[in-house]
Amino acid sequence: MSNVLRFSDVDYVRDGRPILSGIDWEVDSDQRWVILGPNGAGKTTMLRLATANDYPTTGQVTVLDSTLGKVDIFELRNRIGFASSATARRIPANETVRDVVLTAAYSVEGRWNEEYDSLDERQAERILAEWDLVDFADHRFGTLSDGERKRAMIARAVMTDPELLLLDEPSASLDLGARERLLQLLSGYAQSPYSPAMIMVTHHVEEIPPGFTHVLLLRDGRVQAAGPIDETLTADALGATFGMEFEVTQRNGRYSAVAHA
Ligand SMILES: Nc1ncnc2c1ncn2[C@@H]1O[C@H](COP(=O)(O)OP(=O)(O)OP(=O)(O)O)[C@@H](O)[C@H]1O
Repeated sequence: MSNVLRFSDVDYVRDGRPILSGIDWEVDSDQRWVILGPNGAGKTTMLRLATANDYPTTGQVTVLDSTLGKVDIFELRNRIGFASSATARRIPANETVRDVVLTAAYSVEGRWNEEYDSLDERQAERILAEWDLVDFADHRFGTLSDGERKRAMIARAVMTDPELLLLDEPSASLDLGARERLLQLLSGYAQSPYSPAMIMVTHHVEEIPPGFTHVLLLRDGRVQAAGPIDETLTADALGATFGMEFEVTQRNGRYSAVAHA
């Protein structure tokens, strides 16, 4: 077990407005974190810092032993997998799903004349199977359903065997069946000892895959609570985060929260 991410007293300010304030947070290689919080709480901003796509205004972010601002971020980004609706928008619509995954080996979007070795090709086929995409491998990215597209983007994010995998709302906008199928895949992946540290942003406790170990609750850019999920995801903590009272239940590793009657 080793540390893969550390936020030390991080502030992020834009247009004079504090977006994140006094964030202290550590993620170890065997942990799978969920970040929960209301709209505008700063969840995506946390991921932008953790993926070296932005810098803190003050404080330090250390990713995979590299302190942002002091390292070659291109080399660092190759060791981080990231899937979000923003990364999906950069994929050309006419790219095949196989190439969406394969081109991650060269950190490019859209296949040109790169030569991929058979190791990369075998890795892409294995990952397509792992994320239930074999039947779609020759389909164009632009023709996929939301659920297929989300799986393709996660498959692309894991193609390079990242040491840290970040997912921004992977099950947003999916129908019930597609959501449950994705949660099964994410749950299996989270529970494998060979998987990297994971951080997933979500809006709904129902979308936390079993196997996720920790939760960070964010409100108005501040950590409301953070720690092991079974101790931290309580009705009181959720209530303080969202400003209303909840009843929280847990069954077979799945959580659910409804407003107090
Ligand atoms: N570069 C920026 N300049 C100005 N404001 C910003 C910038 N980046 C983020 N913000 C603001 O910071 C706040 C937090 O944004 P962020 O996207 O991190 O929240 P979020 O918790 O992911 O929200 P949501 O759940 O709605 O996706 C928002 O009010 C947003 O408008």
